[in-house]
Amino acid sequence: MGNLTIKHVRAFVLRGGGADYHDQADGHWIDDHISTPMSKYPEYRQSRRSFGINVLGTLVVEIEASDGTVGFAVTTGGEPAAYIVEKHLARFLEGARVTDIEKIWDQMYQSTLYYGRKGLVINTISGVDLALWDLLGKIRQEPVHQLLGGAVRDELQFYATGARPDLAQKMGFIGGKMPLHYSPSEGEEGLRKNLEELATMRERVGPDFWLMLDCWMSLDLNYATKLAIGAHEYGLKWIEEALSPDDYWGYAALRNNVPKGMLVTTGEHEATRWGFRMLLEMGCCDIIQPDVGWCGGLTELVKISALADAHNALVVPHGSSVYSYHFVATRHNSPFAEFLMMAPKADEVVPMFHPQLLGEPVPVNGRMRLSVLDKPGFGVDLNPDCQLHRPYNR
Ligand SMILES: C[C@H](O)[C@H](O)CC(=O)C(=O)O
Ligand SMILES: [Mg+2]
Repeated sequence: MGNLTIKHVRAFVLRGGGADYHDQADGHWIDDHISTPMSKYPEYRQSRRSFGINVLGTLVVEIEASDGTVGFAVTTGGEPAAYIVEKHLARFLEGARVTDIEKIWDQMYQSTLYYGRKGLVINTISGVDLALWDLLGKIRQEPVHQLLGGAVRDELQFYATGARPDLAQKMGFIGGKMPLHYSPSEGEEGLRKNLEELATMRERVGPDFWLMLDCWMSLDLNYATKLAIGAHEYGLKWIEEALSPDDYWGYAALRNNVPKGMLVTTGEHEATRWGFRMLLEMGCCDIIQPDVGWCGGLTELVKISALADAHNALVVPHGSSVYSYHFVATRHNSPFAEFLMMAPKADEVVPMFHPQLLGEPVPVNGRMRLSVLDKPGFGVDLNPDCQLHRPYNR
């Protein structure tokens, strides 16, 4: 095993849901008048697809070892990410040992620093990194959570993100995170409607069920503060991603401004240990939410998580399906996980990366037994019914 090398790296693109989970058809809750940084332009207010949230699509990275074993991973990135994999990153993999994960990560990161650091390039590096972990797990016939040092619990518990926390409660989830619908551009009336929606939901779910608001980078400090203060009487557990990911100073101020007991969370659009160091050292939030497909992959998430632990912050990864589940199982400071409700009306549990993966586990009664993750690698296969396209075949 120690001598196995990487023979070939291939990058494909896929459309329709899956890792690019915003790439959904009309009528989906995830694209229904959600507050965004683009909401100040009325023509881009109703739909996130209207401003191009789904332009990238899914990147699929396949890595084949010298014994023919293939590992793969999916993330957001599509064609530009496929270009970066094939034209730039593949050189650091092909010929390297399958166990050279740390060195390959460093080479991918350092060699792209001049045009990378965050965003698309780090999504791409994350996809390659996850495929390497999947490959190693498949070669060793071990689940990734074991490669990471082993699980610290036998079961994961989940909160649900979607438009219907009341239905999520009936499905056994521990809480529900709703999208914020009205943006600051929709003024006092929008703020009132946001609070009314929360009040209605609180009435439906009773006093104890967690309710959270996801603001998707769309607020300013003043609006976020007013929202948090107004939401306190409805027991809002946390206010998520209220501000631009670049506004570390705003987050630090917001954390001071929110009512006692309310948590500030962010980080799904942050990347690498250096980005999270800013959030942690500046006291920006109580929970960090790295997306393992966007923050630098598993190799980087392990480092981010250790840093968070030393700052007494929880790590509750954003989305990412199996790639998160294997990680969350192994960390004491990740006590629960997110499940994104991808059913158009958020009224049933469907696999988060549906239809792109086969064997993708879902929570049952808001929980997932560790045993369902006990398969080699990340334990999933690509769905052969999904049309893969390889735009930069070398
Ligand atoms: C619901 C949010 O706007 C976004 O689509 C997902 C997200 O930020 C989250 O799951 O967290
Ligand atoms: Mg979010």
